[in-house]
Amino acid sequence: MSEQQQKIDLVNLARSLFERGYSVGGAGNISLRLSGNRFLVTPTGSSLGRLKAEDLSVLDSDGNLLEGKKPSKESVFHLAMYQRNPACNAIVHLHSTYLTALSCLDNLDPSNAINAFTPYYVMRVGKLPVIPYYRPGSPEIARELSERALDGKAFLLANHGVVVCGSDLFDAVDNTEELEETAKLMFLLKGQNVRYLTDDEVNDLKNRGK
Ligand SMILES: O=C(O)[C@@H](O)C(=O)COP(=O)(O)O
Ligand SMILES: [Zn+2]
Repeated sequence: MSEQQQKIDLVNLARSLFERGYSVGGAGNISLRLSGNRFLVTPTGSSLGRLKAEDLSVLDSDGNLLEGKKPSKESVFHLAMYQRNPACNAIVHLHSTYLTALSCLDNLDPSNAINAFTPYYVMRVGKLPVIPYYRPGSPEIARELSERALDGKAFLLANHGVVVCGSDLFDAVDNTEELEETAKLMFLLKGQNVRYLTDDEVNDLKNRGK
């Protein structure tokens, strides 16, 4: 796929997320791995609904700006995750409503904020480790995500939002949408007698995915 097409796909998918309410204002950022150890990142302060292909930031692996506008203040954590996990080729960070609400709850299990109650959550994401709260843009988020980048595809940033990886941009967006839907169901089911999937059921889904 040409680099221009990758930029167009990013602009279109970001707009689609924005138009469907997954992101508001200037919140969130998206990136993907380009060829030659370079990375495409959304510019800082930009609305995901109004990106322009020519404005997207192109960075080298040290974070030097090669093309486009000043990158997201979270580009440090995006680059740290790419460096640590070669299977991660795209990253979506959102403040989507239900996942962000979940991120604000006290006493979440740091190893997994959502226990599986649907197969698709297991097949797409599986578990949701929690990164403690740090100021947005702080190097501690990058350090924690880098340390845990091989622990899963998605991470909840406490009191902030979510970070989701994919094998490509379409996969990362699909994983994010599934995760947001799962968090929404979790709130809808609050106080109900939920039947969680058993360990055997979860393992069966994971084994079929291999
Ligand atoms: O929450 C924040 O401030 C950032 O994590 C964010 O979502 C938007 O920052 P930029 O990508 O620098 O606009
Ligand atoms: Zn954020």
